Amino acid sequence: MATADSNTDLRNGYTIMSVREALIRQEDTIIFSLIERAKFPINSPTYDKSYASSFDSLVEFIVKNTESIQAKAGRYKNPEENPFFPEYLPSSAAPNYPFPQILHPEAALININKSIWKMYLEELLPKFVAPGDDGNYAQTAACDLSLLQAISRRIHYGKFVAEVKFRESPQEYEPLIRAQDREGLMNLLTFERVEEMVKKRVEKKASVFGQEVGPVHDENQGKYKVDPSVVSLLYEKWVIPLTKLVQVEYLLRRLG
Ligand SMILES: C=C(O[C@@H]1C=C(C(=O)O)C=C[C@H]1O)C(=O)O
Repeated sequence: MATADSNTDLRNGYTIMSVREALIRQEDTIIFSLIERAKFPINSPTYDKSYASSFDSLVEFIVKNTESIQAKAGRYKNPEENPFFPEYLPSSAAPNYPFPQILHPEAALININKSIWKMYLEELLPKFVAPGDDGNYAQTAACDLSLLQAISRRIHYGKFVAEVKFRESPQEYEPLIRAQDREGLMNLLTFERVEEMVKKRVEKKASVFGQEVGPVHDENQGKYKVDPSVVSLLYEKWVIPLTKLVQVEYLLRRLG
């Protein structure tokens, strides 16, 4: 039988099933964004602070300014969105939309985009883009931003996952939160079987979405726009662990 709390979750559109479905749909966005970024080579001047004197680096310039425009248009009114440079944002000039507010206010503010930014530039990019320079730095930075936003949304979705898990079994979570027991919380919110399915599915999606398609025969069979094993590695090494880190950080603040 549904409890009052799970009815509330249903009304607001967040249940463990619905958050897992949202994570599955977000895989598509991440994989398409990886494919789009892989269209360009590394294009290192995009990230070089000495490339142009008028801004820090081209990628920072594009990200800060695009976020600023999107903030004004209301993007960050949605609690699922988290900016990379919150310190530079103007307030929204758009009318309010009644987004469901299910997150605990103390915990809703978690933002680990600085770590995501560093991981993306230092570890992930070199693993899936070709070496080289074709001069398309602004287009490259725009692709970086779309991909960074998709990865960030997925990782910060951990707040919603944590909230629905907490509401489903507060009696299990509360003692661990009171004891501020990170390890205990991490064990309780981990479902290894789900993680294995996620890793297998993203590898398969990357091989379906990113395969080269010939007009008649599949002469290019086995050639992919982004190596499917890199997508699985991205999830295993960063996306899943960082989503779980957000969940733990959220829960630690859940009773505050
Ligand atoms: C997101 C969840 O929490 C954890 C993190 C997962 C992930 O990031 O894909 C998967 C399973 C859990 O270990 C979940 O339970 O669905």
